[in-house]
Amino acid sequence: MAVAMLDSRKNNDEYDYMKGVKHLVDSGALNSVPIKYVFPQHSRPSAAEIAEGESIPIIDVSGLDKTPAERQEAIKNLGQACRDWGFFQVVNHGIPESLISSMLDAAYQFFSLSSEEKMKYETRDVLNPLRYGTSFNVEAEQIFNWRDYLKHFCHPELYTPDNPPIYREVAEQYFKETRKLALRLIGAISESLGLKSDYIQTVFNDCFQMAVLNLYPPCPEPDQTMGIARHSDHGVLTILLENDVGGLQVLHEGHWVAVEPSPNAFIVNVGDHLEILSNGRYKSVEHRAVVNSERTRISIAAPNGPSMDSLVFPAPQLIDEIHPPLYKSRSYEEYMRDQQSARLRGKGTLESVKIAKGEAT
Ligand SMILES: O=C(O)CCC(=O)C(=O)O
Ligand SMILES: [Fe+2]
Repeated sequence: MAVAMLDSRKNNDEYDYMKGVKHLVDSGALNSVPIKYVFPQHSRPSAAEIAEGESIPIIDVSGLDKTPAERQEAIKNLGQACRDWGFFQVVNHGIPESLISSMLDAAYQFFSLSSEEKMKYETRDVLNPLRYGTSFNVEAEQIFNWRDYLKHFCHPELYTPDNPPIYREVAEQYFKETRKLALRLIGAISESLGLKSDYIQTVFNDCFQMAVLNLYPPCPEPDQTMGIARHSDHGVLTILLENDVGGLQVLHEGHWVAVEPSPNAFIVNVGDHLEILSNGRYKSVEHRAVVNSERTRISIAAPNGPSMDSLVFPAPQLIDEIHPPLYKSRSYEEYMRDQQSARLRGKGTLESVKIAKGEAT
């Protein structure tokens, strides 16, 4: 393949962008971003938009398993972080560092397979339990995100690629541990809303869990594109792990806050279905990832949501005359299909289930 072709600013119909960004970067000396990835000016990252000196809260979750008073304190802190930020870092979570680094390694090994091997899992079915792809939804997008992904269901059933051979064993342990952590947090968050600790897990039929592995290769012109455009997550709570490269930004009070990588901490965020269940007390938060010219970034998101067949609506205990229901009920499966079938569009899917003022329910 001619290097000049890749350097071209022109749209190159001959190049198969579906193979992914890693394949593109590995194919030749790329010194500019192909136009396929050039975002419109208004949605490119800009250093001027970043809030200086702000950072997401850090929550020590070990308090959840200590004395009743310490548990109450940890629940209060969690509730505050959900309400004020919707994004926080979790420390003292008890998941071994060795498991975290094995998972990051296994993810990198997957993305390093040949594109033929990865393309075995390419599918246009957005709810397929195992799929590889690039950008977010290539059917709906004109401009691609600088990102390759592997998505697979984890609970109630684990689906994994055949290669690398180590992947299944590591993923099985890793997602079992992150699910335990998510359920502990979901229990505490239930309590912070004044609900019983098993309320959310029970109404969501034991919760569904999936894995989203993201790979962001180095990019010759990082300010022209985006690793993943602004969006909120569909589930209840996402447990996110990243390598030490950094790039995640969180929208807080109208400006973007950069999240500093913190080895062995998890980043946790409120998803759309916690906003719906809590009737808007806790809001899902838009976030995005920028890329850089030097190093490959990996992140591994574990969204935990309602089971696919759950019908989701605000908890009746959180509705009264002063707090009318703000969201229509919808099955999680339908919601996910809608969210995954469009291009990334901020909180657009959530907007579609909001009850307009005066609208009959
Ligand atoms: O790479 C990141 O830090 C964010 C990934 C993300 O937002 C997602 O997978 O939903
Ligand atoms: Fe996300």
